[in-house]
Amino acid sequence: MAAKGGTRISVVLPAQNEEETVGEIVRTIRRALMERVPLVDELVVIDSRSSDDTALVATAAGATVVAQDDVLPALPPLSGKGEALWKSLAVTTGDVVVFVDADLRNFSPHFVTGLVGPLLADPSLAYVKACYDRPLIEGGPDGGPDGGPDGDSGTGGCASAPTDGGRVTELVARPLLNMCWPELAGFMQPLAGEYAGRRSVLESVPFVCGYGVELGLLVDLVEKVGLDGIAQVDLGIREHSHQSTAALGRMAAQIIDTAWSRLHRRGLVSMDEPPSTELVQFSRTAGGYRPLRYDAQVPERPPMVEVLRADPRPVPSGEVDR
Ligand SMILES: O=c1ccn([C@@H]2O[C@H](COP(=O)(O)OP(=O)(O)O)[C@@H](O)[C@H]2O)c(=O)[nH]1
Ligand SMILES: O=C(O)[C@@H](COP(=O)(O)O)O[C@H]1O[C@H](CO)[C@@H](O)[C@H](O)[C@H]1O
Repeated sequence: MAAKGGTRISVVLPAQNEEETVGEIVRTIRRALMERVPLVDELVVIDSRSSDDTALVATAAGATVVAQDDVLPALPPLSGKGEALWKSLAVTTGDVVVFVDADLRNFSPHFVTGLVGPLLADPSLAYVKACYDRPLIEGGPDGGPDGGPDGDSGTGGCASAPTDGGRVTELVARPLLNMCWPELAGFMQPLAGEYAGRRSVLESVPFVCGYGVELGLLVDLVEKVGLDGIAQVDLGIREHSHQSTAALGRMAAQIIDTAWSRLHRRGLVSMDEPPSTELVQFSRTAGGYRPLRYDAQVPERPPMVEVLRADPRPVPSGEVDR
């Protein structure tokens, strides 16, 4: 706690339909890191257009809940995880902001303390990424891999090898980063959903609105603060709810779109022939297959500092402790 000093710490959980898990994560943070040890000053759940009781459960557990579309209402609302994370910057006050997914099934306080510690101990650090083993918990609540809403066949409810999870990391993000940003090859979990940063730095970079947010932040931040400004911390094992393979295919498309935009900014690819932004997947029908078309292009938000300069920190009425 001595290292905390006067540093304010905000923990943000982006949550879309996480009523099953968000409550336990919030209660654990409140009990261990706000009541027993006053390390965390602010705990905010960004309700990202949930259709379940996420907001109710998170509020009852003790979080400040802010609806994503209530933040910066003068701006056209956008969707996606990155939108939720970007908007959290406008409704939190911490000098350090910690992001934790709301679907973790083995959350423990060390997910927060492990990320905050390096930032409190080393002022030269700007950003800390988690790394961990990622077992694939099959047959989870949303059916787990291939058992999700896309109706693929689900499988039994047991964990697989410790590194079978992180499918988009292993099949898309890691090869992409090794080929195009070899200086980032040392990050074991580049798409990890748990990370922390100094507000001053987080507010100075754009946020990709969808699932490209982690890759976009990593690439943009290493350019801004250098590799020495970013650390990674081993948090052991991370278990979370899994999406279907088709859903991860759509996630992968957003990540590839994000990588392409960064390669273009670095002049490594030309936009004379921009890539298509349509992803076609297929669904089995009685008579064969039906094409399902998705827009894989993800918009991004500008650095929050530019927006707040124009519109000082707007707070939804009475929803966030100042
Ligand atoms: O539009 C969205 C999509 C996801 N999420 C949250 O972002 C975190 C990671 O998303 P998800 O679990 O879908 O990704 P995965 O971990 O399966 O890759 C979870 O807490 C989601 O509830 C969100 O707030 N808004
Ligand atoms: O790392 C990955 O491959 C994906 C999917 O993980 P699983 O195969 O379901 O364990 O999960 C991550 O990717 C998302 C996109 O960056 C992040 O937003 C999630 O927080 C993270 O869990």
